Amino acid sequence: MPAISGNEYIERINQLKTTIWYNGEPLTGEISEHAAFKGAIKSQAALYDLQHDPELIDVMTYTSPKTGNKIGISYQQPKTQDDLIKRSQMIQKWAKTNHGMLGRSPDYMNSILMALSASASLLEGKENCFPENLINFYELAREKDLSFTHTFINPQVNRSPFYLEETDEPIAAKIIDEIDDGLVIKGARLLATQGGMTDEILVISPGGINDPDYAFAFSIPSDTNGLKFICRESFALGDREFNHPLSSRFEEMDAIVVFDKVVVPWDRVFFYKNIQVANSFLSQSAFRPFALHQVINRQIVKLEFIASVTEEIVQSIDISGYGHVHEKMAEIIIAIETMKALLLQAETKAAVDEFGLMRPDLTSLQVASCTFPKIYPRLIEIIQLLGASGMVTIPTESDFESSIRKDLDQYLQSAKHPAKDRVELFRRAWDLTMSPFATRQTQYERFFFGNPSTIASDLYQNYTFN
Ligand SMILES: Cc1cc2nc3c(=O)[nH]c(=O)nc-3n(C[C@H](O)[C@H](O)[C@H](O)COP(=O)(O)OP(=O)(O)OC[C@H]3O[C@@H](n4cnc5c(N)ncnc54)[C@H](O)[C@@H]3O)c2cc1C
Repeated sequence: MPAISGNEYIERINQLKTTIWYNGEPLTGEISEHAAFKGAIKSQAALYDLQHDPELIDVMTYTSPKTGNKIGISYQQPKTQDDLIKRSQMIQKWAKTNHGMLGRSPDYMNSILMALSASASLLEGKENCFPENLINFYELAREKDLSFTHTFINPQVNRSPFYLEETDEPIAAKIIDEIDDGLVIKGARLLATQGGMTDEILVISPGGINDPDYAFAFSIPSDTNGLKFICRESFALGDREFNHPLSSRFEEMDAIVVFDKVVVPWDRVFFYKNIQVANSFLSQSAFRPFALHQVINRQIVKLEFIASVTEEIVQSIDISGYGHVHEKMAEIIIAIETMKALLLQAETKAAVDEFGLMRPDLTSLQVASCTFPKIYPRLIEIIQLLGASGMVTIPTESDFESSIRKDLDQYLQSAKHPAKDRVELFRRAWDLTMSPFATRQTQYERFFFGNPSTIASDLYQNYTFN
């Protein structure tokens, strides 16, 4: 089938009988209508619709080597520099619709699956490894335009390097049996962003494994028997766009994933009970360069949004004459240009790798991924510092519809804006920096690709000094 539309995505997600727990109750009814999910699902559907925009068809899709259908470009295995540039254009096009706020837009996981399947030769001839399953599954996902959540991390029980789980009942998800139908998994994983609102969940060992029961990689449908997504409280505080301009549209859920004797069919198992493979597959595969390539593209779009909101505040209350404001704006510019330069370098230095992929330069992308988690909180702070009391002087749309409108119009106007426009701008800034949604965004950018210190160690240990 060709690349899906937004409606097809929504219908498919609604038809799944995924077990999702929210606020002490299992979700019933259509997930696309649930207050905690509907904003992000609608925004995600809009991404899929772009694949059908006649003017963007060559930006968003390419021709399937198998069926000749037009399919999503994030599934393409790039072989040339041109393919890589097209990949960037597509990622940024999608990210611009949500200002880079949908951290797990489908291109993230599509890129990861593309990269893992291109690296399937690493599994060739190894014990309990099924490279053909990975390749077949990638092709299935690519042709059906499947959406994914994923979970790579064990529950945060004890992070000491000497910890070994010794409970009778598993906490971290592990293999408890092998049966004719497949592997049996019991225990939990965290965290799955967009958990429950995707077709599939991809599960891979986090590395650092010394027990074969924890060594596995597979993908299963979100509504597989025994699989449960336990959601946090939603940070979408309302669905009026004026009041919650970002969270009403881009709040992605994060869920704990529980496997209660989940049977993973054999044809969905990519490897299992192979410690050497579990500890090396992700790092030796094309996973990191292509995951990070998607991430850095999205983060650049997010920085541009931050810059535009900040500059609007500066102009709105006319503070552009102050030297410290220039310094703060310069920090934002430096952040954008640094990330863009690193992306350009990654693409300019791209070379064909052992798997035949045109691989962007990993060091450039790693430097960007070490940089961004540090600069993002600082840029958020800059908006708070420049917005000052404006960040909390933010009446709701209902206030503007009430009899106090005259007061608001008089007292909340700014040098450049009538009151309602000014409040709309500051509500956007609040939802970007101070709302529960905003705080989660900051935590996301700090941690979603792993522990910052581990990422830095990795850069150091693999860097070639001249
Ligand atoms: C909003 C959000 C969304 C996420 N979405 C997903 C998702 O969709 N899928 C997914 O798989 N994961 C997801 N994650 C999880 C993310 O991958 C982890 O947060 C990250 O890997 C860090 O692991 P942790 O949270 O367990 O922190 P921990 O490892 O428990 O770290 C706690 C503290 O201890 C320190 N520490 C722990 N171990 C070490 C070490 N070995 N060396 C040095 N310091 C150490 C850390 O630096 C940190 O300060 C998400 C996280 C967040 C915050």
